Amino acid sequence: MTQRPLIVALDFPDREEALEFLTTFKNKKLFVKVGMELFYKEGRAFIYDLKEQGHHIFLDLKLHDIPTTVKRAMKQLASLEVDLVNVHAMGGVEMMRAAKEGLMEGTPANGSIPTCIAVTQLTSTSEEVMQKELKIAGTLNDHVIHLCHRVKDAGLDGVVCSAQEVQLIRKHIPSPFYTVTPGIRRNEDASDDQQRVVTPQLASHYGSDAIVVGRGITRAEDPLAAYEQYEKEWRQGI
Ligand SMILES: O=c1ccn([C@@H]2O[C@H](COP(=O)(O)O)[C@@H](O)[C@H]2O)c(=O)[nH]1
Repeated sequence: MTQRPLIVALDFPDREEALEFLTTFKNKKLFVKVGMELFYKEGRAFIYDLKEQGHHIFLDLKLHDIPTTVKRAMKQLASLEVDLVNVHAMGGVEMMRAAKEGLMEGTPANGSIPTCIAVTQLTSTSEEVMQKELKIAGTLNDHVIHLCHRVKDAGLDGVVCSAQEVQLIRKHIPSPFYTVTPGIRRNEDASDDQQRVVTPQLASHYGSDAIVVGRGITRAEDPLAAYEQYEKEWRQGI
């Protein structure tokens, strides 16, 4: 994966809006994230559009199903040759191993296998919701660390987590282990539906390998200026 990218979440309803947004960046090559909303509407063709423009791509579909289905789905996604894909760690070790197998089988002979990471606990989940609603016992940190061990057992490359958990992960999980962290907000930003938010500077200080920023950039009046500000704060750290 490229060094410490700021990944822009292209959370748009269709290709036209996403491409219009990207024109703001002129010919800058970004690391972009395509999630369910855009992929379910535009499918593989849009990934080819982005590749043609030279962007790095995180295909954020968070697969979570029985191992055979995940393996077959990953095999299909592998042929897209994106940079980064993911599953839910809660699918279990067998499912995560199957994801990796599917990627290996589906990657063309001269291609490189995408980095594959697993979502631990969504950044929109608070510890209270995790314990009371989802009935997961223990602290949120314990749960995230437990899942990180399972991700490592499965041979995946790292996790999606909140930057709040990165220092703890570094303490418990041997490197290399990517930590890709959404839920990034500057102090002046609204949290929206995110619960475990961290500023770009702190994410950098805690040691995140990548930050994911959506609305802070996509809904800014001047997305390029917002991107540059996030990028500056992320690069400077503390
Ligand atoms: O735990 C997770 C996993 C994925 N996401 C995704 O990241 C972006 C964040 O967007 P913001 O607008 O910056 O909140 C979004 O696409 C989510 O699907 C996440 O937030 N948390």
